[in-house]
Formats: sequence, structure tokens, C-alpha cells
Amino acid sequence: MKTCKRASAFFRSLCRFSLLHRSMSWSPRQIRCWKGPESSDSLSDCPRVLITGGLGQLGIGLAQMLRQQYGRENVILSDIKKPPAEVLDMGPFVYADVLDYKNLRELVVNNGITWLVHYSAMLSAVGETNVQLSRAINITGLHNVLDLALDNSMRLFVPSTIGAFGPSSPRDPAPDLCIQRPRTIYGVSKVHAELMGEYLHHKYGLDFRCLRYPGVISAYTHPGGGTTDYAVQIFHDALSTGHHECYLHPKTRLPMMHISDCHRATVEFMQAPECQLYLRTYNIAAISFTPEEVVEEIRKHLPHLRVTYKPDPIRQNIADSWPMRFDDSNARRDWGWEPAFGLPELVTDMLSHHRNRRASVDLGVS
Ligand SMILES: NC(=O)c1ccc[n+]([C@@H]2O[C@H](COP(=O)([O-])OP(=O)(O)OC[C@H]3O[C@@H](n4cnc5c(N)ncnc54)[C@H](O)[C@@H]3O)[C@@H](O)[C@H]2O)c1
Ligand SMILES: C[C@@H](O)[C@H](N)C(=O)O
Repeated sequence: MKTCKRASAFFRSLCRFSLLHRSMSWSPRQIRCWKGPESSDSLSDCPRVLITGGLGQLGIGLAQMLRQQYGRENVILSDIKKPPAEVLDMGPFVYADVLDYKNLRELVVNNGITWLVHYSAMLSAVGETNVQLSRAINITGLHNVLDLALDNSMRLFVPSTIGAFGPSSPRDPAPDLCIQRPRTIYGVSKVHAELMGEYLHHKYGLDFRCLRYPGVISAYTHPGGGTTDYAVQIFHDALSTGHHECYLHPKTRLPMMHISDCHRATVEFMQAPECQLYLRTYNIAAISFTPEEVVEEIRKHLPHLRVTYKPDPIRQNIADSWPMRFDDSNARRDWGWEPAFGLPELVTDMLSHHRNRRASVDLGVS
């Protein structure tokens, strides 16, 4: 609770500062949203957060970052899988299937949830192998959380992705607003989420917030069946066997991001006062690289790394339809987004985490 009070005092003063700072150039919209220091924008109340699909690549780390700011008990992780013991030790966990509306509603009501982070999804590559299930989880599940968020006046975060763009979108860079005609069920469901959330925001005032994440790179958690997964696997392989077989062509460029940048962006965006958000769906960018470029950077640390290329038609096709770079200038302007990790920093950090981890369980390094 102490952490929580400190955090809200900090963000209250930040909000006041930013409103004062912007007073020289107030637009009519900014004036409308200034409701005084104790308005809901002031974040004076500590949020109670529920994360769905929390046992995948991203949920556990986000829960930890939120718990550091708002307290252990105020952030509930949920999923349909059984959590490992160390996750149970970190804080509250509950079973929640996003297809079960009644159970979700009970959780929200009984726990006084005010922020909902909707992470459950089937990612791009695995989604193409089971379109029906993907449609259920990604679209029916989304409708359930939208209804819940609206009925219970929650702040709702739904991540979108570079996969929400398609071959007819501008690819280098892809701006926030442009043609979006993705060719995967994953992409179609994410465009649907962006549009439904924005519609409910404009019609009923739902506090819907959505970031389009690049491919996320993490050392401690494994990716869940996406097209960008090679950029995580290559670090495991580099330190275990010293050989990686890449399923993408060496020159396939995609936007990527270190997991700690992704979590920080999410927390900062959730904390941003409503009056600063001119969009409800923002691109966020950090790095953009090809397999060839990440290999070159890893070889500065591990010169013996051997990489062979065997493009997989499904994932190559998906990657070729996605943006090569993201334009995130709106996020930088509106709520101050700035990544910390470039490619050299990301590679150094990933290798050092993997080395430490392998050493801690007595595994050698190739
Ligand atoms: N990881 C990335 O690179 C990336 C990039 C862009 C966007 N995103 C988005 O971020 C979110 C989290 O991604 P992630 O990488 O952690 O995904 P993940 O695939 O690793 O995890 C998804 C989780 O959803 C859970 N799930 C599946 N069906 C469910 C159901 N019916 N009810 C509740 N939970 C269910 C799974 O058990 C799994 O733990 C997703 O919405 C994803 O689209 C991820
Ligand atoms: C990019 C992102 O949405 C996910 N990592 C995927 O490849 O499907």
C-alpha cells in the first residue's frame, strides 16, 4: 500500500506538471479534459489489476513491474494453465478462461478490478494452424472483456501488433493510421480489437488503450508461436549448441523490442492521463533488424555461432506482409514514449541473462 501511495503521489504531481507545462498551448480538447487535481485522471486511487492470459511470454514480467508500483496484492495474474511454483510465490494467481464470461465477471466484481490487461491470444503462426480456436480466443474472448470493461467502468488495455498490418499497408515505416488489410486470423482479430475498442470509447466513453507491439524479445519466458520467435530462440541456441536454424530469410526486416521496454511502455501508457491521448491505438517502436544483422551482433560476443537458413513458407509469407519499421512518433509526442534498448544493448543483455541462467543450473556454454 505504501508503494501504491508513493506511486500515485508521483503521478499526480507529474500530471499537474504536464498540464501546467502545456498551458501555453491548450487546445479546446485539452481544456475540456482538465477536471481539477482530484479528477479520475489524477490517478489518486491505486488500481486493482487483472491480467488475462498472464502465463505467456509477456504476462509475468508485466505483473512484476505493476506489483513494484502498486503492491503485490493489487495485481492478479490469470490464465487457463497451471502456474509454476515460483509464479505462485510472486503474487495472486487465479484460473480464468476468457471464453467464460460469468467467471470473468465474478473475478472482476469480487476483486474490485479497475484495470484489465487482456493478454490472452493465439499468436500469428500458431493461429494459422487452428483458425476456429484462434477466432474464439482472439475475437469472442475480446468481446467478453470489452463488455466487462464497459459494464464495470474499467480501464482496458488490449495489445495489438505489427501483425495488424498487411501487404497493402505502407511497410517502411508503417504509420499509426493507414490501410490495414492483414492476411492472418491473428491480424484480422487485432484490427477488430482496435476498431471495437475505439468505437466503444467514442460511443460510450470506454477507457480503451491499445499499443501495437513489435516482436518482443525475452530471456526468461518463451514465445507462444509467433512469426518473430526466431529472435528469441537464436539466443538459446547460440549458448547451447552454437547452431541456429532460422526459419526466415536472412534479409527479412521486422520491428522488434526488448521485453523490459515493452513492459515499461505498457505501464507508462496505462498511467498516462486521458487528456494526453490523442489516439487510442499507438505504434511503439524500438529496433528493426534482419536475421543477418542480429547474427552479426551476436558474433561480436560469440564468433563461432553457426546459422543456417531454411525459410518456412507460412512464417516467411506472414513476415513479408508485415511492416519493416514502425513510425511511433505519435506515442513519443503524446505520452513521452522512448525505448531504452538498441540492438547492441539488447544482444548484450540477452546473452548475459542466458549465461547466468545456464551457470545457475550447471549447464555449460557452447
Ligand atoms: N510476444 C510478442 O512478441 C507480442 C507482440 C505483439 C503483440 N503481442 C500480444 O501480447 C499479448 C501477450 O502475448 P504473449 O506473447 O504473452 O502470448 P503467449 O502466446 O505467450 O500467451 C498467451 C496466453 O494466453 C493464454 N490463453 C489461451 N487461451 C486462453 C483462454 N481461453 N483464456 C485465458 N487465457 C488463454 C495461454 O495459455 C497463454 O498463456 C497477446 O495478446 C499478443 O497478441 C505479443
Ligand atoms: C509480432 C507478434 O504479434 C508476435 N510475436 C507474432 O509473431 O505473432
